[in-house]
Amino acid sequence: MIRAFGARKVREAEAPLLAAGVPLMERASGALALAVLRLLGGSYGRRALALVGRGNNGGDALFAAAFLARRGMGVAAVVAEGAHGAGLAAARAAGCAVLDVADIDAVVREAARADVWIDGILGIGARGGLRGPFASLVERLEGSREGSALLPEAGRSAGAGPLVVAVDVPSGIGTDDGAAPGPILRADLTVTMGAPKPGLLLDPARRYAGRVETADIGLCLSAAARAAGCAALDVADIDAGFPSPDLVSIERADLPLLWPVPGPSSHKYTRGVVGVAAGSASYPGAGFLCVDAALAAGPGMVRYAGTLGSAVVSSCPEAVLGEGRVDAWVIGPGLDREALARAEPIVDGLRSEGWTAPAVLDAGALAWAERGMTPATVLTPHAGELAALFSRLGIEGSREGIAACPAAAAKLASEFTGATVVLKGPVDVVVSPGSPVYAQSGPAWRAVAGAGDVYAGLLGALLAAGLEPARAAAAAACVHGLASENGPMRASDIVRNVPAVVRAALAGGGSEEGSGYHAPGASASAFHMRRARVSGGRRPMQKIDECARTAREES
Ligand SMILES: NC(=O)C1=CN([C@@H]2O[C@H](COP(=O)(O)OP(=O)(O)OC[C@H]3O[C@@H](n4cnc5c(N)ncnc54)[C@H](O)[C@@H]3O)[C@@H](O)[C@H]2O)[C@@H](O)CC1
Ligand SMILES: [K+]
Repeated sequence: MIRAFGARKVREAEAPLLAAGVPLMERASGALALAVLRLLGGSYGRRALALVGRGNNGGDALFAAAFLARRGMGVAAVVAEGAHGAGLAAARAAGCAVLDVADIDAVVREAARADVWIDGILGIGARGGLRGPFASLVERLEGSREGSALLPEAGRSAGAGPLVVAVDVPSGIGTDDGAAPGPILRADLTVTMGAPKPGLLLDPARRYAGRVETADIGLCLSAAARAAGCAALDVADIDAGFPSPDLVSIERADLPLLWPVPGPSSHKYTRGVVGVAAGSASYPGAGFLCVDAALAAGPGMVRYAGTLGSAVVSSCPEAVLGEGRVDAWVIGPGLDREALARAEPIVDGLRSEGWTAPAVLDAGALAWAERGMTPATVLTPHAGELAALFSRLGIEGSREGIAACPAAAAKLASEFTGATVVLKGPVDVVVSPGSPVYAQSGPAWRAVAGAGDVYAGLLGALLAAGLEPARAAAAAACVHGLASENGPMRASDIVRNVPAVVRAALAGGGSEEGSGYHAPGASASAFHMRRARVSGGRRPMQKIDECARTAREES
């Protein structure tokens, strides 16, 4: 599970440590310098260009620049007025050249010689996109990078120009909401301090982050940090005091804790009955796929209540027709006008119960979304459907606006309706009242007709089993993504892959928490969560402190 923390919680975690004199910036810059050395495979004959903003993000970059210069690297720092004083002094003392950001031609010349650019312009203190001279510089630099305009999402290989390492976050992204206003340097690697930030997991900002490494600097925000030494910082009851993450991403290794598994006394009704009102004469496939996917997730029973009747049973003999018990409804995939009318009494029933019964409203059924719903109802629009929903509810929000900030759009939709909202896209964003936001990325192979019908079926099965709606939505998205890997594939292939994906995850086939995360199919965005060992071996924090000490002594 990846737990991400927004700027406020990071600052709250930093504050007592800074007050106690813990050298957080030394740790951060040490981790950054080590990451750069690892990336380049050494320091001799290498050149680095550090872009240094006015705040502490620039401070991290300057101390790392000093460290790298002492290791034999040719380093230039590009600064504006007001750069971090101690950091600048350290960089100068270590022999770094210092360039003024206003001298843009000299900076671009130096940039062309560098093997790595270190982006320390803005961190979690950014308000809006890059402005001023650094904005112009980043535009020039980004424009000069081979292939970056042609392959905006494909990532880059070493040798295709300088590598870019972002400090904490790519400068100018929305740390908390994943927005990407203004020019942003596309990083190959982001070294994020203390804990991942939500913007590194959310579209569109995550596309600028490249691979993400979390540097453990001792903030009490993660299990790794706790193991590595938070206890020594006199946090009396660490579990009670742990802040809840602002954003969570479920991984394969989390599925055994989430996925409903029958016990010795289970029977079909305890495992949950999914009711499906999907498919129609105009769009029959959606009904079959939705029922098939619900069955693949392993509920007790799937009851089909759409207009396709026995045709569904011929294709999926396990499906049951006729009225009866339903624990969670899936309504909407592939409903034409007639089928929508047939589904209306089911929706009336849900409304008359105050929207408290678990249900998925997808596709055409999103037309029934309204104020006064509860988190038990899960709305599953893609950006276009959410724009239509906003327009019907009198909320301003175009499709483009939604794509520019999906997390904020999903939040707005959830706040307005009271429902759980899953905004589907390259990253599925789940927002539910009282729950952390979930972000689940999936491979682009799943951008195929019918994949949404499959998702709705999976989700219905998890709701019927009694999972809390936000977790159900995130777990379904996780499995949907894993089942879509290694394409090309059609929607029915995704369904076919689901049992094997779940089986492998339940058998422990997933990666251990923290051992590594690669956003499925998203080559330009991958997480590598560095994990401290509880016992044995040196802890990363100690190693970073040692490096920082060495740097101090050498200077
Ligand atoms: N407090 C500390 O000692 C630590 C801070 N750390 C680093 O410090 C960063 C946060 O530092 P700060 O709070 O100083 O914030 P930043 O370094 O992100 O930048 C704040 C400065 O940028 C300016 N600014 C804000 N938005 C701008 C925009 N859109 N365009 C141009 N200028 C803009 C502000 O006026 C302010 O001067 C973290 O991201 C992390 O890299 C880490 O080293 C850990 C320790
Ligand atoms: K940065």
